[in-house]
Amino acid sequence: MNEEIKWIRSITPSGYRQPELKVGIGDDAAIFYQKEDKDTVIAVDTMVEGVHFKRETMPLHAIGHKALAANISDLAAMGAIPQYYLVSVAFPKKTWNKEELHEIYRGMANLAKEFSMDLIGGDTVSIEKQLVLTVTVIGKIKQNRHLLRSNARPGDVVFVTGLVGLASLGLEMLLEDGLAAANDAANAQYIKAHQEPQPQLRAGLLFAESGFRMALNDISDGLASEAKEIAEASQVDIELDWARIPTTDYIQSHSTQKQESWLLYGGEDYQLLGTVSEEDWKSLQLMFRKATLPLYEIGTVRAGNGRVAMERDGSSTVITATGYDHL
Ligand SMILES: Nc1ncnc2c1ncn2[C@@H]1O[C@H](COP(=O)(O)OP(=O)(O)O)[C@@H](O)[C@H]1O
Ligand SMILES: Cc1ncc(C[n+]2csc(CCOP(=O)(O)OP(=O)(O)O)c2C)c(N)n1
Ligand SMILES: [Mg+2]
Ligand SMILES: [Mg+2]
Ligand SMILES: [Mg+2]
Repeated sequence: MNEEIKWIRSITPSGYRQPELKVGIGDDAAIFYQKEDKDTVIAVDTMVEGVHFKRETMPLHAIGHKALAANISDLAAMGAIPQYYLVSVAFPKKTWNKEELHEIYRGMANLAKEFSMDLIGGDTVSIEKQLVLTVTVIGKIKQNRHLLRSNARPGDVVFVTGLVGLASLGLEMLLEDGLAAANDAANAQYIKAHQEPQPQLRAGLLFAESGFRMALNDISDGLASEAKEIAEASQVDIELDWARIPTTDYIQSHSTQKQESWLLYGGEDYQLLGTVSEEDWKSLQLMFRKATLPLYEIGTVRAGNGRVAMERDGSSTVITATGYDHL
């Protein structure tokens, strides 16, 4: 048996969790059916060695965790329930070995178990230098409950589901000191935020269940650029209130410039950023309190044409800088 076939056998699950799955790994394609009242939701995301991770910034299992988490986060940002994932891996055998790849897959499998997801396919190719992982996720949502970036309206409250800036500070610590940065207990929450982000799926599902008109986006590239995506898609302006953006005391003890780089442009927090009408905001807060999930008001939607502004110390300035830009 050749090595590629052995490898595929070794990662083939012995059983599947999703009852709608008909054909998993092992044929030319996978097959599942979707119940009549559901829509299928699908997203893909790539992680590249040197761009999204380095050996010095991520333990192996965390590479897998984060690749899948970033994808689940996109489903959460639509309000969908994740079901399946497919993994395409470009493997440089000069610099990585199969046991390491297994460890990466274990990181994905652990997170998949948490969300009852099944690995149903993928692809394996060799590559010269960097390891590349491309994960596709598939999920479902009750028909017409999806939450789009284009749903924001003037007068809406802007909210975020958790603290921001932590992952970016964590990355800075890791780039400075390597994995040893984790040995300092004070660094732990920042490093964990960077290495093992938790997709805000419960929040996404609550948003979808509420039935409210709501704009939603997940924070991969940074608060400023995700807010801009909502503002442009909805053709409104978004005004963020600097003092209300939730983060840690430690981050707030730094210079404004540092804080801005972590909070606004850092990215990879995978919190959900959204907007909802003032009227529904009250009910939403109640729902989140009952579910013991955090939810923070951080700004207002105004009539406009796609700008993001920051209100600070009584004056408002338009944000022109953006977050992470691959091109
Ligand atoms: N190379 C590409 N080919 C086709 N569609 C793409 C490509 N890159 C991004 N997209 C699509 O563009 C949209 C916006 O992408 P993006 O803002 O990067 O989403 P996210 O930040 O949630 O990953 C998505 O619908 C995505 O699927
Ligand atoms: C070694 C290393 N350098 C820099 C970064 C920072 N970084 C890389 S990609 C990225 C943006 C988020 O990734 P992307 O693929 O753009 O997410 P998407 O918008 O597709 O969800 C950030 C902040 C990192 N994670 N690791
Ligand atoms: Mg990406
Ligand atoms: Mg996204
Ligand atoms: Mg993006």
